[in-house]
Order: sequence, then C-alpha cells, then structure tokens
Amino acid sequence: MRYVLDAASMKNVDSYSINTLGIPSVVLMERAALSVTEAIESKVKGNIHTDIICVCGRGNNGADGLAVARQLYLKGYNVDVYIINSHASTKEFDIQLNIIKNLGIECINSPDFSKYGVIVDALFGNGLSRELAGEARIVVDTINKCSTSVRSQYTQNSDNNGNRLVVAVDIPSGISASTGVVMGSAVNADITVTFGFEKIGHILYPAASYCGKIIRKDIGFAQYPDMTRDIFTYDYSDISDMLPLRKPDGNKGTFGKALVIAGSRLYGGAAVLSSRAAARIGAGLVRTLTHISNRTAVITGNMECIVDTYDTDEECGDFVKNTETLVDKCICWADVVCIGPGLSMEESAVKLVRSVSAKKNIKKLYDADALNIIAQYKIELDGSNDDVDYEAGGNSGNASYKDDMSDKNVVVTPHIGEMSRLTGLDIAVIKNNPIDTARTYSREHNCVCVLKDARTIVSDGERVYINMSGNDGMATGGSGDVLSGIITGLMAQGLTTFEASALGVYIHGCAGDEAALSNGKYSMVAGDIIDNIKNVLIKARGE
Ligand SMILES: NC(=O)C1=CN([C@@H]2O[C@H](COP(=O)(O)OP(=O)(O)OC[C@H]3O[C@@H](n4cnc5c(N)ncnc54)[C@H](O)[C@@H]3O)[C@@H](O)[C@H]2O)[C@@H](O)CC1
Ligand SMILES: Nc1ncnc2c1ncn2[C@@H]1O[C@H](COP(=O)(O)OP(=O)(O)O)[C@@H](O)[C@H]1O
Ligand SMILES: [K+]
Repeated sequence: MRYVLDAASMKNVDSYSINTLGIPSVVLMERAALSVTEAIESKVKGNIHTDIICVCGRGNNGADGLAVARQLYLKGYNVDVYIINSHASTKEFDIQLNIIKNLGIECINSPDFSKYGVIVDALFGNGLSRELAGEARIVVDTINKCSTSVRSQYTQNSDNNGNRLVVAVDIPSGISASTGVVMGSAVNADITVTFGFEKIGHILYPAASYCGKIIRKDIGFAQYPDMTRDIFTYDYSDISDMLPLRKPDGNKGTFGKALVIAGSRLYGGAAVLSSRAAARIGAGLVRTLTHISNRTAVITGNMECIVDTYDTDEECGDFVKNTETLVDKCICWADVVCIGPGLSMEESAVKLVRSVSAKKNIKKLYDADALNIIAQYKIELDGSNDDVDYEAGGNSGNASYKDDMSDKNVVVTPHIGEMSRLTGLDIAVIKNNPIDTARTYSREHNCVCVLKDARTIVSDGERVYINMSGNDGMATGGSGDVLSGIITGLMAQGLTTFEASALGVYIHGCAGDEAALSNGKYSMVAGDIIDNIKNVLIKARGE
C-alpha cells in the first residue's frame, strides 16, 4: 500500500522532517537533486555533450533545479540555468544560487529551448498556489511547443534524433499537487522524479498524462505521527495479503453464495460476464437470476452457475406472472447480491431493484441499470424501513461477514455518467472532483462508492483508494459487468464492502493489464479480463 498525499500533507511531512526532527533542509534537497540527476544520467547514458537547461522558479522547487544544474555541471555536462522572476526567493534558493554563481554556471536570459537535449522543469512544485500567468506561462508553453514537435516527428520517423527529454522535478509545473487539475498550463514531462510520496496530482487525470514516467525516491523524509493516511493506492504485492483466506477444510458454503441479478431480454451477456467473474474470483456458489431468454447463454458461458429465470411481457416489460416468491427465495439464499448489469429499466427491473433494496442485513452491490433505476425512482439503497426478516429467510452464508454487520452493507459502482444521474452533478464537475464526489456520496448514502473511470476512486466516506491498475483497452462494453462480479465474489468470501471494492478494482485492472499483454489493447474484450483473473491471482500468490 502506498499513501498518496495532497499538497498540505506533503508540506507537513517536509516541515516535520526539517523543523521537528532537525534534518537540515539542504540535506533533503541534495538527495532530491541527486535522484533527479541520476534519472537524467540513466537516460543520456553518459553522453556529456548533451546540452541541458534547468528552468527554475525561486521557491524550493527552483532550488532543487539549481542543485541538479550544479551536480550535472560537476559531472562535465553542458548546463545552463534559466530563472524566472515571478516571486520572491526562499532561503534555500539563495544558498543554491550562490553555489551556482561561485562555480561560474551561466544564468541565461532568453533561452532557445530547442537547442537543448534535456530540459529540467523546476519552476513550481508542491507550492503552486494559483494559475500560471505571465512569464511562467509563456515559458511552460514554449517548453511544450518545442518538446511536442520533437515527439511528433519522433513518432513519424523513429530515426529522428528526437531525444529531447523533459524531466519534471517533483511534479510538472502547472499541476496542482492536491487535485491533479492543470492550472492554466502545465509542462508535459517525459519523466517526473518525485520525493517521498506520490501526490494526488501525479495520479489523477489529466495530470497523470503530464507526468510521463513517475519515479518516486525516498530522500529521507519522516512520516509525522498524525500524517493523513486515508488516501492510498495498491501495489501488486498487496494482493496476496488482502485476498480472503481459503480454509483448507472449507467447502463451497465457506466461500460464500453470490447472487447476480442481471441480464434483460436484450442484454444477456452482462449476466454471463458478471456471474462468471464472481466464480473466477473464488465465490463458492454463484446463482444468476435473469430473463428467461438468457438461460442457455448463462449456462453455456458459465456452466457452474445455478440459473433461475423470469419472463416478462414484451409490451409492458412487467413480469408475466408473480415472481415474488422466486425473487425472495434467491435473495434469501445469498450472502451477497449484485444487481444491475444489463438489467434494463423495464417495470420488472424496477421491481427487482425494490426487492433488493428492501432486504435488510445483506451485502448488496448496485451497478449499471440498477443505479439508473435508483436515480429515477429515488429508491433507498438499503431498505431500512422495510420489515423483511433476514434471519427467517434462512440465509446461510459466510460467518465472518455476518459477524461484521457494522461494516457498510452497500456498494454502488457508477461510472461518471451514472454518477451524474445519481447526484444531479454535471459530468465536468465530477471529473474535476472525483475524490470529493465519491467520498461525499458514500457519506450521504452510507455506502461504499466505486466511482469508475480511468482512475477509479473507492471511498467509504473516510478512506479513499485511488486505483492505478488497468488501461484504455478496458474501455470496452462489459468491463464494468466483470468488475461488479469480482467485487461481489470477494464480498461473498468475507471481505468487507470497502476491502472487496478496493481490492476488486485493483485486481480487475491488473487482469485488464494482463489481457492487454496477451490480446492487445485494441482487440481485448471484457471476457479476456475474466480469463486473466486467474493469472493475476496465481502470480500474486506466487503459486
Ligand atoms: N528542503 C525542502 O524544503 C525540500 C523541498 N523540496 C522541493 O520544494 C518544493 C516545494 O517548494 P516551495 O514550497 O518553495 O514551493 P514551490 O517551489 O513549488 O513554489 C512556491 C513559490 O511559488 C509561488 N507561486 C505559486 N504559484 C505560483 C504561480 N502560479 N505563479 C507564480 N508564482 C507562484 C509561491 O508564492 C511561492 O513563492 C517541492 O516541490 C520540492 O521540489 C525538495 O527538495 C525536498 C526538500
Ligand atoms: N482508460 C481506462 N483505464 C483504466 N480503466 C478503464 C479505462 N476505461 C475504462 N476502464 C475501466 O473499465 C470499466 C468500464 O466500466 P463501465 O463503464 O461500467 O462499462 P460497461 O458498462 O460496458 O460494463 C471500469 O471499471 C473502468 O474503470
Ligand atoms: K516542477
């Protein structure tokens, strides 16, 4: 697990290390600069004839830039320094500038950026507090213009000497470390070397596409005792610790019963994908309640699955006969219910959502059309005002989840469009504030919110998981159905709603990455993500 910080928390880490512990600021700075120098050297491969320019602001990010200039100069590289005058200088900046002057490194006035092989961006780092304007903005736009033109030539002709490298110190200048929003304009870097912790501004889009490759270096910061630890992301190594334990003497009941209510007359595939994913992640038993037209498809695509069906009137979309008993029987059988993939918004689907909502004390996941129905009919996620008796239903599931009913019961998995319908917020507002949107929704609705996008956010109202696995090959119909099955299968095995959601999202992305390796991002389809779940689990557990 890696903690992800915002600008204020990072500033506190800085200040705790320097002011409370007494680690000299210039020591941290020297280590920061060394890690940038090392990254540059590994790219230019010892070619000391490379012309390098360090573009510096007057804060400590600029001071880092000056230290990098000095280190490279002392190694024999041709280094120029360009300093912008947009704000007052820090004490560290003055110290570094003094050394630069003593060494005779040239500070130039109007650089021609196109003549440099390496541009070091040290204008602003964690301290960026407003939109770029004036000289700073002109400089950033000029750097981007000349480096982008090299990059596009490079893509057209690989023999081109398009080796201009833009290296951002800590974070590309112009990116807000707290939100990932571009403040007017931002440097488009090939590499970003950051110190201690990743910031939100390295991870969320659009910022992530400005960072290039992110290299995180430990430079000796200490975590302060009450450092915010509620925003985090996972690594591959986290999977095996987080996976629910498999008891060697367990039986299929031990690993949970998952009910997937999915697939209408037109969208049968969603039911197959969701239920197959739940089985592939390890649920003991999976049952699918679907429209009768999908029976063969579900059994063929997922032959281990128990299948129950209902029929609907083609005209009005309602059940052709009373299915209350069947629906009730299925829900009472389950430890976890997933409802929504391909469900449609017909009358029968609305009734199914109401039935799930009315069940108390059962873990539920709402996806896709179930969310659209909830938004349209203002249905409560958890029918706390319904008096259906859970115990009388004979639910016979996994003991560990039953003991932990203090956990939130409900997971919602909206993509941005569904979130907009649920909240009434504009898509642009959600895109610019995904963390706040997910956190607020989960607080207000007492649920775990999985806000799906290229960087999916999972929040239980306090904790925030930011997902970094996955790729654009997953932007293909049915990927979300697979995710809902994975999270459901993990809940069935006893993980809490939040654990199942965060781990499920991570594994889903890793399986998508494996699928992209074997099928390519253009050709991969949602079923390939399911096929790769096993590879992720085997690899993660070293089996
Ligand atoms: N010893 C330390 O304190 C260390 C600091 N580090 C570096 O220090 C950086 C943070 O330094 P600072 O806090 O000085 O912040 P920055 O160097 O990011 O810049 C802050 C300065 O820029 C001004 N500013 C903000 N937005 C502006 C805008 N749009 N236009 C014009 N001026 C603007 C601010 O008023 C302030 O004077 C980190 O990103 C990192 O690179 C690292 O070297 C690690 C050690
Ligand atoms: N560019 C991307 N990078 C990473 N993951 C992505 C990307 N695009 C889509 N995904 C993932 O794919 C899934 C798509 O879900 P969704 O939009 O509900 O699709 P569907 O309704 O077709 O099943 C989500 O989990 C989302 O996070
Ligand atoms: K920078």
